[in-house]
Amino acid sequence: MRHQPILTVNNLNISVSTPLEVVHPVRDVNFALQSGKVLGIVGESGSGKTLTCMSLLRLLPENVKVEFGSINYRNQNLLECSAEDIRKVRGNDIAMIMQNPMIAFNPVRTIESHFIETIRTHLPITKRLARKVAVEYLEKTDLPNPKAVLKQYPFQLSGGMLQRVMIAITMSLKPSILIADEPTTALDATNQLQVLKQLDKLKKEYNTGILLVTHDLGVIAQLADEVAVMYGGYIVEKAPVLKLFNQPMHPYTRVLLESRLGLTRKKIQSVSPLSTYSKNNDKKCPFLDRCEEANHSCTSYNLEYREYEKDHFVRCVKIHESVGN
Ligand SMILES: Nc1ncnc2c1ncn2[C@@H]1O[C@H](COP(=O)(O)OP(=O)(O)OP(=O)(O)O)[C@@H](O)[C@H]1O
Repeated sequence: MRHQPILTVNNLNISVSTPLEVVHPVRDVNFALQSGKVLGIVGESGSGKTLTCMSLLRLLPENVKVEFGSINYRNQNLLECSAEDIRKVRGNDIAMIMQNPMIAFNPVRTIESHFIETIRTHLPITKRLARKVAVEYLEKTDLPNPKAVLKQYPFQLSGGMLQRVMIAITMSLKPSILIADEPTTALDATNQLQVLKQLDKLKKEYNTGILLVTHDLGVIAQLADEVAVMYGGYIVEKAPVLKLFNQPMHPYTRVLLESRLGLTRKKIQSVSPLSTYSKNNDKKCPFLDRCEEANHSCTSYNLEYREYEKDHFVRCVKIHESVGN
């Protein structure tokens, strides 16, 4: 049975003002997230993943803005709610963890002080109880000796340990949604595994919906229920994880999967994403210049995002032509 999504993003378009021009690094992005499910977002560097995530909490830098679209969390459009309301949503309802946990910690304060302050900002409890909660949640991360960890400063912990502390703090708030932007990229294999286990726990124990941004298809295979593939600011394909791995439709997804499996020597050349966007305001396929399967129809049609099969969305004119829809 399909439940109501807790987060729905419709037709999200983001623009960036540079000294030379205005470019559009996120275009017509659509997805929905269910409680207790993981939606993975994959795509090469510069494809718009982080901007999409930052926009959900209205944390975009000054020169970046949402042009149009809607972001609905339960019944609230997050793009239209007041500054006070979005502050309440951050942390309480939607939490975020980033690739580099060091940035999130103040170097002159202990882990305990971070933990207690965060918990008490969101819950009306005493310091003593907050300390108890902190130990309880650190224990869940399987970090050795949680009481000693609480007394340490961020620089005394490894990046992996800090990421696990960050997730423990997040878990203690039991958010409905966690946005995890490259949470394992900077970690060694052992810490990666621990972080993935923690995220899985968060999803299963607290029914948290997780938006997981990663370059790593291995991480997607382990954790995601559904995957959105981004290229040039667009979601070019979205499908349940097994369907995407077994039956990739978009030429970019196929190259991505083949290169992961070492089945191809094809390299997708890197060009400046911003130059692609500025040339690409006419809704031409963003992958056209690199696509080995392109033909004349790819230049003569507008780019549409369509449901190819149930729950399997593709943005490729050729695919739609070949199945005749
Ligand atoms: N504040 C900004 N000013 C100018 N350009 C920006 C700004 N923020 C992002 N961009 C550009 O927008 C594009 C999309 O950026 P984004 O960070 O969302 O990509 P990404 O897919 O998350 O990449 P990565 O995997 O490297 O983090 C990139 O080309 C980036 O350089």
